[in-house]
Amino acid sequence: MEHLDTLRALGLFDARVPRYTSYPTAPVFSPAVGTAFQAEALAALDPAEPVSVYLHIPFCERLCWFCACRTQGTTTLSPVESYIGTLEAELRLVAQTIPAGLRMGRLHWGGGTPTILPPHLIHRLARAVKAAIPPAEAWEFSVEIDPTMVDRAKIDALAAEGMNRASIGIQDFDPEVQAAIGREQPYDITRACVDDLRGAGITSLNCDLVYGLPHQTETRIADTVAKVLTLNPERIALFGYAHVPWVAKRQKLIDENALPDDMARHRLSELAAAQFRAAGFETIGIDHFARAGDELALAKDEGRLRRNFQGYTADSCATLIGLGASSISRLPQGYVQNAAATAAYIQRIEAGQLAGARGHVMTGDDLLRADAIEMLMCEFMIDRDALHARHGPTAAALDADLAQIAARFGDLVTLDAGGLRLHPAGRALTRIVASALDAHMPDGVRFSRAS
Ligand SMILES: C=Cc1c2[nH]c(c1C)Cc1[nH]c(c(CCC(=O)O)c1C)Cc1[nH]c(c(C)c1CCC(=O)O)Cc1[nH]c(c(C)c1C=C)C2
Ligand SMILES: C[C@H]1O[C@@H](n2cnc3c(N)ncnc32)[C@H](O)[C@@H]1O
Ligand code: MET
Ligand code: SF4
Repeated sequence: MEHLDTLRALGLFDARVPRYTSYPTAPVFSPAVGTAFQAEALAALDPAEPVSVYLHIPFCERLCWFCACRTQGTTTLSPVESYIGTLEAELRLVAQTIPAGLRMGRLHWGGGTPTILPPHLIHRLARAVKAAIPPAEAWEFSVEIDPTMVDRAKIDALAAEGMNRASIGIQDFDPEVQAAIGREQPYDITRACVDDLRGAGITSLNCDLVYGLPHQTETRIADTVAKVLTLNPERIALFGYAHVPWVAKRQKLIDENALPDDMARHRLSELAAAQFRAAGFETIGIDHFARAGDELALAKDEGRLRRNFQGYTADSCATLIGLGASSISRLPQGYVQNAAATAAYIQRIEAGQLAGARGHVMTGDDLLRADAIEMLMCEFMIDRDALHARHGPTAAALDADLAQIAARFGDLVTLDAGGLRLHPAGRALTRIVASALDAHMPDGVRFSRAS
C-alpha cells in the first residue's frame, strides 16, 4: 500500500499521457506535412531494405461501445467493396512512387475488422498489395480477426495468401462485462475460430484483452484469463481500458458508474499479469506477454524488441508504409498520416493524389528522443552508449532530462554513466517517465490515463 502511495504521488492514477506507439505522437502531427512529403520520402526509400506495410480496414459489422479504434459500422458490403477499390488505386499510386525493386518484409491488416471481407475481396486485396510491393522471400503476414465475424472460408483465403500470424479480439469473456461494452462473444465461437486458425497453419496467435472494463471483477478477469489460457495463444496484449468519450463518441454508451476505481483497476492488471506469468508467459514491455520461444520473447531477450503503432513487435523493418484511411507511415525522414475520415481519404485518392494529410518531419533532436523513448518502452532503460553511438555528441542533449527524471522518480530509477534504468517497482510509471523526455507534449490534448 505504501508503495502504491509512492506511485500515486508520482501520477500513476492522475497522469494523462500518450501511449508512445510513436514519437512524436500522432496528436502533434501538423497539417503542413502531407502529400508532397509523402511522395518525396517514398521515392527516396532504399530498394535494398524491405519495408513493412500496414493496411487499415475501417469497417465493423458491430460497433463495440468500449472501442477507440478508427472504424465505422456497416450492415452491407457495398461500402467495403468500394473501399477495396480505393485501396487498389492507392496501391497503384504508391507503386508509381516507390523505387523499383522495393520488397515487402511484413504485411499487417488491421482495423476495424479485416475479416469483414469475404474471400473474393481478401484475394483481390492481397493480390493488389503484392502487385504494388512484392513480398520478400521470408515475409510475414498478420491479420486482426474478430472471432464472431470470420469463418473457415475467410481463414483459408487469408492463409492461401500467406497469413502466418493472427490476432484475435477477446477483451473479456464474462457475459455481464460483454453486455456492458456492447460486445457479445461466446467462448465456443472463439474456440472454433482458434481451431480454424490452427488448422490453417497459424503458429503465432495473439489475444487482445482489456482490463478496467465496466463490471469487471477480480473473479471475472481471473476466469477470463483461465479461458484464454485454454486457447493456448503464443502472445497476449493486455490493454488498460482507455475511456475517452470525447474522442470515441460511442463510449458514451458505457456506464461510468460501473467502471472499476483506480485501485480496483490496478489490481485487475496485476492479477491478470501474475496469472500469465504463472502460466509461463514472459512480460513484454508495458502491456504484452509472450511464451518463451515465441519471436517476441526472443526479440526481447536479444534486445531487438521494437514498438510501433500496433504495440510491440519483432519487426526489424525501419520503414512502415501505412495504407487506407487514418493509417500512419513511418518513413526515414518522418511520419505522415493519411486522411483520417474514410470519406476524406477516398476523395483524395479519387483525385489521383496520395492521401497524406498530417505528419511530422523528424529533426535530429526528434530522432534522439524517439530512440530513447522506444528503448524505455521496450527495455525499461536508456542506454547512453547506444545513444551516443547512434546520434553522436547530440545525445548529450538528454543529460539534463535524465538528471531531472532521476531526481523526480527517486529510488524507482538508477542513473549512472551507462544510462537510466527504471526498476520493476516503477514500471507502472513507464509512460509517465517517457513523457518527461517528450519535447512535444501537446497542451490541450486529453490523453487516456497512464495506468
Ligand atoms: C486498432 C486500433 C488502434 C489502436 N491504436 C491505434 C490504432 C489504429 C493507433 C492510434 N491510436 C491513437 C492514434 C492517434 C491518432 C488518431 O488517429 O486518433 C493512433 C495512430 C489515439 C488513441 N487511441 C486510443 C486513445 C485513447 C487515443 C487517444 C490518445 C491517447 O490516449 O493516446 C485508445 C486505443 N486505441 C487502441 C488501443 C490499444 C488503445 C488503448 C489502449 C488501438
Ligand atoms: C485492437 C485492440 O485495441 C484494444 N482497444 C480498442 N479500444 C480500446 C480502448 N478504448 N481501451 C483499451 N483498449 C482498446 C482492443 O483490445 C482491441 O482488440
Ligand atoms: N475488430 C476485431 C475484434 O474486435 C479486431 C480487434 S479490434 C481492432 O475482434
Ligand atoms: S473492438 Fe474490433 S469489432 Fe469492436 S468496434 Fe472495435 S474494431 Fe470493431
